[in-house]
Amino acid sequence: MNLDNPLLILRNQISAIDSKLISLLSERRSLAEAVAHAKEKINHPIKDKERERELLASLIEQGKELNLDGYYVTRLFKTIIEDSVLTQQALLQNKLNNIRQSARIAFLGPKGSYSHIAARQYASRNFEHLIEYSCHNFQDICTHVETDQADFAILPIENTSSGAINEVYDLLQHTSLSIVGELTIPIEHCILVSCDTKLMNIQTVYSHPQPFQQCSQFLNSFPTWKFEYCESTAAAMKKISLLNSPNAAALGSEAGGLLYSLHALEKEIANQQQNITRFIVLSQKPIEVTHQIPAKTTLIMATGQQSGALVEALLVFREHNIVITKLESRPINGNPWEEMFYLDVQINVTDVAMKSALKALEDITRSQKILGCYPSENLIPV
Ligand SMILES: O=C(O)C(=O)C[C@]1(C(=O)O)C=C[C@@H](O)C=C1
Repeated sequence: MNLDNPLLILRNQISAIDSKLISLLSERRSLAEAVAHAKEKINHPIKDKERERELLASLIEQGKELNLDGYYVTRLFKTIIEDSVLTQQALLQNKLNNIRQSARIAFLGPKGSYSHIAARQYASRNFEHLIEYSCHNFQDICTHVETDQADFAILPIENTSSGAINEVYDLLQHTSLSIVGELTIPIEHCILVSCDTKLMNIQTVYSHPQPFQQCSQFLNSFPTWKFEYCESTAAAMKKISLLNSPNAAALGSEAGGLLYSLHALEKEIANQQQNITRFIVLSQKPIEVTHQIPAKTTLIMATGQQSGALVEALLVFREHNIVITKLESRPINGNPWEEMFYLDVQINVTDVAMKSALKALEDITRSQKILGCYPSENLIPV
């Protein structure tokens, strides 16, 4: 070590602290796993808001004495506790459903796509080994699982900036697969290029239609740019890498771009700062969700066309005290002007209230289908 270089000495000290933090976080995670086993035995819910509140209040106090502001402490520990809850949930769920050690996951686009990042994140929490199947389109992803070439399908379903992904909602009407999980991924779009260039030199930008929508405000300030649609952001990155031109750019994630030796010319260009995509995970068989963790059920229903039909159906959920977290509608193929409604409700499908609500709905809807019941990853922060 060069002891004359003060920057190097300080950096080495920081690295030593960071290593300690990493091993402490790993130790904390092991304890959380032990807590999950203990809670399983006494049938205690995984999430304990009271304990989280006490823990955060005490940590904020401790932080204050050490000159760490409350916002910083809260942000850090929310992430740590969220990881703890998700680790515990995955542990109980995998035990209940005999989930395999290794899984074949089908996702959209070549390596580096946001779907690829989502597949890796889901696998890291649930399996030891991941076998990746990159697919060309959403239908191809479902077919892989329907025909047993893959165990799980990862599909983006909605984005905080551009809304619902209609093609995926339409696929859900016809697939035999069940939703078994969900996860959210922050989307951080960049202008990616392969060589030394400037924004003013760009002529054509390649990407999937979704990122174009999500970055429309930034893109509108370059009226001369041409836009070319690709199957995925990763397909766009691959293209830019092959073209190796100062006049072409891709719209996608910095992490994905690195896999294609691209660098970010401009970062954080999405219309909304909080640009998050929610993905759903599907498999051939539905799963059972333990009552110790928060569950979500997704269902579709077609109501009659008489006035008030939808309101009547929604009232059933209110009467049963069931929270609806999402309501979407899509046209029914072959029945012009008729709509299929998609609902996410915050309840386990095996809950008595849900069973009773479904029974009541049978009498007032034309059709209904449960798409799946799964652990909810959208944890309500304390
Ligand atoms: O103390 C517990 O009950 C835990 O499960 C641990 C823990 C944590 O990580 O601190 C995680 C989840 C609970 O909501 C509260 C706290």
